[in-house]
Amino acid sequence: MPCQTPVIVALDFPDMSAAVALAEQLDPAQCRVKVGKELFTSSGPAVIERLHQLGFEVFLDLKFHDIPNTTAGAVSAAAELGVWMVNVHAGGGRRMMEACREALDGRRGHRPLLTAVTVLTSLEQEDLLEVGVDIEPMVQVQRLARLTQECGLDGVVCSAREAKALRSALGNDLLLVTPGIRPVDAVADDQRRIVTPLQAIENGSSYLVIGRPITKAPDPAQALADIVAELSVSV
Ligand SMILES: O=C(O)c1cc(=O)[nH]c(=O)n1[C@@H]1O[C@H](COP(=O)(O)O)[C@@H](O)[C@H]1O
Repeated sequence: MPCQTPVIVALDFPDMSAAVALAEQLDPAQCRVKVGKELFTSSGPAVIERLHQLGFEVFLDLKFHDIPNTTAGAVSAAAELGVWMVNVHAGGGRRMMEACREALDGRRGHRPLLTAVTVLTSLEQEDLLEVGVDIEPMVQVQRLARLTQECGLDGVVCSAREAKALRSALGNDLLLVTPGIRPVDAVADDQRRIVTPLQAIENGSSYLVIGRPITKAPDPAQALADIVAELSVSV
């Protein structure tokens, strides 16, 4: 059964056996899964194949950021793996994002969704200032989201704090993929621009990326079920 909820569980584990052990506790009808830099670096395409065998759609979160030719090649290689979504950094600029979109458009067969990270949810205004961006995260997110939309990508990765403003500025077609999700009683960890699951959906998020609040919970399946119940999504 295809996934019926907006939840994407981040499998941030050091190796394939730990990631698969967690995934086996989850139901592919209740969530998609995300493979990021740590897990993909240790396990490679084999982990994607195994998660597909378990019935999950996979978001390959490698946040590519390089010259256009290199990044377009990386996105094409991700498409070969049959992943559901792949992402780049919007900071790579217009020509990089267009090259990635054109590479996917030019493919026959499977085409993953292509999204671009705007401002990482671990960053706040002071962090941006230190790297030479002298504006509020909200403004920078809107600027990069508009550029992403002009380049014809499917969506952006941002905080759900920015979702409402993006929906009114850019409409309903752009997917808003929002990490930095924390249930009311959860710790923020290294995240800064956090939002609860329900508030994220109310703000207009399309997908909620949730890692530690589920993966480090004593009972991950129950933690996922609680979040799905909070969203009143019927599976
Ligand atoms: O692209 C991402 O998925 C991402 C972008 C972003 O701005 N912030 C962010 O936290 N993420 C990812 O989302 C996940 C969040 O995990 P938790 O903080 O454990 O819920 C991690 O795997 C991050 O790599």
